[in-house]
Amino acid sequence: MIVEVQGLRKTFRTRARPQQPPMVVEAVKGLDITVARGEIFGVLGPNGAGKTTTIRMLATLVRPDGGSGKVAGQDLFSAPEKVRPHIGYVSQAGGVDENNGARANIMLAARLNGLPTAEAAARTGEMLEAFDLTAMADRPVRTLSGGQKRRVALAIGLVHRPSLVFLDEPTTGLDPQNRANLWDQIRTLRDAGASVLLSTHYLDEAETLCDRLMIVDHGEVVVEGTPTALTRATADDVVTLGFTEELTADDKVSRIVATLPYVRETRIDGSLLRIYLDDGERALPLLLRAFGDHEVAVGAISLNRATLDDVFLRKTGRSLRDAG
Ligand SMILES: Nc1ncnc2c1ncn2[C@@H]1O[C@H](COP(=O)(O)OP(=O)(O)OP(=O)(O)O)[C@@H](O)[C@H]1O
Repeated sequence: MIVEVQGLRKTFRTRARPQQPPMVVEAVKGLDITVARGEIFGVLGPNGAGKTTTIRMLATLVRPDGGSGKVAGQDLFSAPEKVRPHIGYVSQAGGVDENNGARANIMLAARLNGLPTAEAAARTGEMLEAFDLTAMADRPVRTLSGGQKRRVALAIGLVHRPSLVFLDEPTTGLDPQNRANLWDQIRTLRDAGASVLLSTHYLDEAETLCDRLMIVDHGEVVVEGTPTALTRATADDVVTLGFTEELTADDKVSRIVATLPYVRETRIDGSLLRIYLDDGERALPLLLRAFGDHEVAVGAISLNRATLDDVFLRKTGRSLRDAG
């Protein structure tokens, strides 16, 4: 395991200001987190869930209030300075000097990480090449596009060949093309032997990019596993039926659904009923027949594969799309 940490905790206390009492925010409430070597591990959660605080603690940038365990084979709590040479960290903001070029930025990061000048220059060249930045290596970073800036940030975080890279919401704000490019680069990194721990609030990013993930909410783990295992544990498919009236837990619709053996779980959302089941294509006609037999009219019908949003909804009662 490249990360093996238990009971990670952090509480922020803000000072009292005029008209404002001091506030205590329990940002991370005792997370256990393990990341295997060579995997892309995701921390998925809504805004304010504690993702950045968790990543910054694991990357030795914020001192935890409690916990135990190791990062990159070194004790995170008693010897964080020994963790540092093995890790790379790319923040949401990027940590890039916008008035300098990509080359100068990457070179500086290499030197700060202790690489001798000649090696730093060679690695900088390699990074510019790998991230397709050679043609714009000496232009001030502020003149680059959002996707290019993100690639510079990634190159800075990787120049010293860390065995573990932390990426805080690496694709936030990027267009679909640039996101896909960055995903490819993150996979390449993994395939070259590095481990990646990233935070995201994008469901599709967690689902397609991460080998394994944990969903966090209010500083706690909601659930953990591979994307497929997590959605399977909820259901393979979701049928959503629309009715003309608001539904309740003990009305005719709910009573009908309760008799159907292939329904795993249901959730009412106003006049919509979400039905979790396996093999939706086979179940859908049976479902409609059951309502027909009881003379209940069904309006809108949709059948979808279950997603991580369904997992989050089932565990928290909120949609990840709306939470935050
Ligand atoms: N320095 C700080 N002082 C006080 N409160 C803080 C501080 N940093 C974070 N918090 C609070 O801790 C909680 C978790 O914040 P954090 O940034 O870790 O969440 P996040 O999941 O990364 O959110 P986002 O997706 O918006 O970046 C939030 O309620 C936040 O307001």
